[in-house]
Amino acid sequence: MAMNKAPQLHIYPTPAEVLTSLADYFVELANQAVAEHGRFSVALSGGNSPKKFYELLASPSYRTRVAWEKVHFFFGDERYVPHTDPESNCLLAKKALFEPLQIAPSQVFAVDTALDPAEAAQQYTQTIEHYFGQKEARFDLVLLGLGDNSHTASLFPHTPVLHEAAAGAKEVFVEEKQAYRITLTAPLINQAQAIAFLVYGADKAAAVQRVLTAERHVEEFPAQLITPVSGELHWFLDGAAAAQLPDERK
Ligand SMILES: O=C1O[C@H](COP(=O)(O)O)[C@@H](O)[C@H](O)[C@H]1O
Repeated sequence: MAMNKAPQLHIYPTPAEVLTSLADYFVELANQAVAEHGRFSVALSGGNSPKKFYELLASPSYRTRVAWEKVHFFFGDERYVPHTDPESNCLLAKKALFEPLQIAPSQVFAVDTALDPAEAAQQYTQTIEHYFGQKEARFDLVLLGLGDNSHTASLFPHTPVLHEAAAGAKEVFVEEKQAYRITLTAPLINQAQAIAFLVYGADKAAAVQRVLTAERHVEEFPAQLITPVSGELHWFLDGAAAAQLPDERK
C-alpha cells in the first residue's frame, strides 16, 4: 500500500518571510513546468491571505522571473457571486495579479457564476478536463489556504462534498455562510504535482495544530483530506500560525 509522504513544513518568523519563500517556490515550479511541458497550470486560493502573495508575485522583484504568458490560472474554489463582487476570489486575483501582470483573458479559467451552482460546477469540471485533454487532470500547483474552522478551498466541515470521490469541481451549500460555493474536490486537488498551503496569523494556530496533528477526522478538519497521490505537499506558515504545533514539528 502506498504511504502518503509527510507534509513539508516551512515556518518563518514573519508573514513577509513566508510570502517570499512561497513566491520563490512558485517561481521554481513555474520555470520547471514551462521547461518540461511548455506551460504552468496553477489553481489559486481565495479569501484574505493570498492578496499580499499575489501582489508580491506582481511586484518588480518577481514579475521578470516567470514567463507569465505561459501560466494558466484556475481557481481552487469560488464564492457563488458575480465576478464584480468584493467576495469573488476571481476579482481578488484580477486586481492583485492579472491586471498588474497584464495576464491575457485566455490564460484565466474562471468559474461561471452566472450559471446555476450545479451547472457551474459541471461546466468547470469540463473546462478542466478539456484543458488536460487525454491526460489525467494534474495541476502543476494548487495553492490553498486554511480557514479557522479547518476548511480549505470550499471543503467545509460536515458538507457532502467531503465524500465526493470524483476528481472535478462540485457545488456545495455552506450552511454557516448561507451561500453556495464551487470547489475543486479533494481527489482532484490530490492529483496535483505540488500543493502549497499558505497560512499566517495567530487566528489560524488552532486549526493548523488540529489539521496537522489531530487524529484523522475529515468531517471536522476537512484540510486533512489533502494528501497528494504522488505529488509534494508543503505548508508555508508564520510563527504565529505554527505556535500550537508540538516542538518536534517546528
Ligand atoms: O473562503 C475561503 O477561505 C479560505 C481561507 O481564507 P482566509 O481568508 O482565511 O485566508 C480560502 O483558502 C478559500 O480559498 C476561500 O474561498
